[in-house]
Amino acid sequence: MPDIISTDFNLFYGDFQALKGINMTLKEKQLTAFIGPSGCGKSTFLRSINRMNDLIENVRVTGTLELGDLNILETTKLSLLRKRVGMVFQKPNPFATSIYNNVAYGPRTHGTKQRSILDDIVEQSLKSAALWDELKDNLHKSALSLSGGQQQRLCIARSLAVDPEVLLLDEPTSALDPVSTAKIEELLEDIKSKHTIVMVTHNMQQAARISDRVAFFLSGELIEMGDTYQIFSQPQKEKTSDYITGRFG
Ligand SMILES: Nc1ncnc2c1ncn2[C@@H]1O[C@H](COP(=O)(O)OP(=O)(O)OP(=O)(O)O)[C@@H](O)[C@H]1O
Repeated sequence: MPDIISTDFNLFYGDFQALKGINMTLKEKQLTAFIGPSGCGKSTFLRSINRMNDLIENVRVTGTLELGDLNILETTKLSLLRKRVGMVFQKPNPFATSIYNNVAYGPRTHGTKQRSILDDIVEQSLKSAALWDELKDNLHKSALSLSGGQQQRLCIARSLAVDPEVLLLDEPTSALDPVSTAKIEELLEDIKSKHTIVMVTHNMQQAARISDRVAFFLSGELIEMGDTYQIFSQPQKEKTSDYITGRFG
């Protein structure tokens, strides 16, 4: 599975430069946490990795972003890109249909029609998202009847159903209670050996608990990136140290 490599990546919203010369390697099958104060560009960079910023007007990018031989910024095959790079948002956003249909949606879109194959994918995806035991007898219930935490795990299952190489998560637990948060952290630990995971979080303890690597952003720049233990115990830059010790942000 290839790493994601960003080279001299800049992003502008109109005249405003939100990301400045980002050089970064996101290693395969690792969980990288993006941290930094509000407005520093974490979500903007995350969204660049599967071209979600295309939906916003007046966005301009320069530099390169690559996933192996896939040129993320130039590819015209967005549906293939988003099959390889899935995304989960802050607020759970299940479709207003059954649990089963939510998970089967991606594989169906990519051409899987056979019921037995879909059944298998739904079961495996719900198991990966630690939902199977809870939901296996109610697969045809509306996804909207689930709790917030279950809905978010369902959204993760929906992303996993197309077996993405990369999973992007934008503050996936910030709308959830501590028990649901712990369940999501546990499931991310379980799946990270199979996927490259990139997660924006405001929760320093969460980054320390589950990430392998941490990238610290400030005012659109990548200030420092390293192994999680190193970033939290021996940051190389004063700005990183100020941030993680709570002196600003
Ligand atoms: N659609 C947009 N149009 C113009 N400016 C934007 C847009 N989206 C974000 N920005 C600006 O780009 C900068 C980076 O925003 P971004 O949301 O990436 O930051 P963030 O670090 O993820 O913040 P937060 O932690 O609050 O979500 C901010 O100054 C923000 O105001």
